[in-house]
Amino acid sequence: MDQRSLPPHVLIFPFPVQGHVNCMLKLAELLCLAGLHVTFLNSEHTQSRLLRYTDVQSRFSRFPGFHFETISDGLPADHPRSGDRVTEMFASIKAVTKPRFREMVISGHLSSRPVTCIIADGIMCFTIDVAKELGIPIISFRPVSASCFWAFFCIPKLIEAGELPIKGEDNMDQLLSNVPGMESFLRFRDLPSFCRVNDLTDLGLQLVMTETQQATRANGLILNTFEDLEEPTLTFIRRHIPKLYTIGPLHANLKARVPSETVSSPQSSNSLWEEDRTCMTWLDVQPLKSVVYVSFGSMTVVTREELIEFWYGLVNSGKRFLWVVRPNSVVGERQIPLELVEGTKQRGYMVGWAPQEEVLAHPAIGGFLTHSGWNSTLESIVAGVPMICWPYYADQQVNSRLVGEVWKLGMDMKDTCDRITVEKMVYDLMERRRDEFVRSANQMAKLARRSVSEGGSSYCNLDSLIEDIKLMTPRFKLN
Ligand SMILES: O=c1ccn([C@@H]2O[C@H](COP(=O)(O)OP(=O)(O)O[C@H]3O[C@H](CO)[C@@H](O)[C@H](O)[C@H]3O)[C@@H](O)[C@H]2O)c(=O)[nH]1
Ligand SMILES: C[C@H]1CC[C@@H]2C(C(=O)O)=CO[C@@H](O)[C@@H]21
Repeated sequence: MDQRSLPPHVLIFPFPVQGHVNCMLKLAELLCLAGLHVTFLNSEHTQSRLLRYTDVQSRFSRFPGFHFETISDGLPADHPRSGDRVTEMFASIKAVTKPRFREMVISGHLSSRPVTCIIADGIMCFTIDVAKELGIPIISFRPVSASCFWAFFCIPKLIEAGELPIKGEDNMDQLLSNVPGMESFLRFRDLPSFCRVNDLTDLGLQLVMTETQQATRANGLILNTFEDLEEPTLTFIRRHIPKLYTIGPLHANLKARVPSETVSSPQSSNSLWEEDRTCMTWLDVQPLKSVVYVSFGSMTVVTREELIEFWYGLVNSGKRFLWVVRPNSVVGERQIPLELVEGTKQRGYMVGWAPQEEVLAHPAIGGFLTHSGWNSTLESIVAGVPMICWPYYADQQVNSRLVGEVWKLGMDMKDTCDRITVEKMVYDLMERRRDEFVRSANQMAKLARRSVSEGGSSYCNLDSLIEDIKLMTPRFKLN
């Protein structure tokens, strides 16, 4: 059959962790709704968990042009793939996934028809080399905030100006001068965690710096954000990458476009852990806006000491709380004091994994104690839920500063989690400063929803992305 008469065929390839897979699956669904054919390339590990815990297979079966393919991430099945071990993921992806990806694309074994465009995670730029080698157009997708992307992009400038490496603990609260547009609020403390190293040859720092610079080599860049949220920073990025598609919040963009007759069931998810839905029944009987939702995402690891400090803070605040403690996310040994167990029986509920989007939209939720992962931040924004931010690593340090200082959607608890601070911040969020946070959260939620409704910036930018993909014609060099 003449390939030109078929819809475009997009290969989507996320970095194999929950936060990246989740939003790139939303993008896949949006492209399928527009009639495009999509091959979604997951790591074998991700795919087996997705199939075990979600309805993803049946959800996508309504799109005959959609297929999953798998590739090894090079790690043993029992590797935790958590934030504290992420450099091991970088190393194995480079050693194993990178050559296999090239081989897969070159051999044409990826699918029954040629790929006309690749959308690959911007933290795996070997995909750009392969695309260029074969003459296939490629668009980078970076699932972090524009502000974090820009901070990463400015790392060479920070090094050149002597602002990196950071000159000791005493400097952490000083403002930086070399991330244009952020001079008035970005402190050394707020730089992505990869910048907190003395050695500029550090693997993590080098990786995020070089991968980010490479985005300029792709045919465009997709960011899961919206214009009203990060406009000043987007203007700076566009000077280097004019083809910048801001199409977020993707989960809201998808919800706005899914035809009402095919609305997926509430049980639909892209979760790599089993969702414990009993928390929804618990939420149903809690008073309006009374519950603090606590979750640190899919990669955070906390020590037993930190866990106990958070726990005391929550129990002593006297507020109700729903807390996600992911399996294997706590390290170390320490007895849990009985008073915490008792306090939880009275006002708390704990689960291993929750249907988060649904939880945040529940009327009983009044606040979110979060690690400031970008998906969680966007989900909270759309739901109009104010936040307390305790960033763990990577982009989260930047996001939490924006939430606390720029958007005024909550408070940044960065670098501390003692029980007194936790208790005070929960009290401030839920009582003392409630009105001011709810006001700004409602305003931002309105802007987010407007951006994905017909005529809104993210709605229109997604249409432009689809049109641009339709116009892309590969100049196949090998296959
Ligand atoms: O009990 C839970 C906890 C989380 N989630 C979902 O899991 C995702 C978590 O994503 P995110 O908030 O971005 O956090 P991480 O899992 O930590 O994501 C990684 O990827 C993100 C980019 O996609 C980065 O911003 C983060 O720093 C990085 O750690 C969100 O969609 C949540 O709704 C659930 O469904 N149930
Ligand atoms: C796996 C982590 C290292 C870098 C990735 C990232 C990014 O900048 O793209 C942010 O947070 C993490 O999810 C990723």
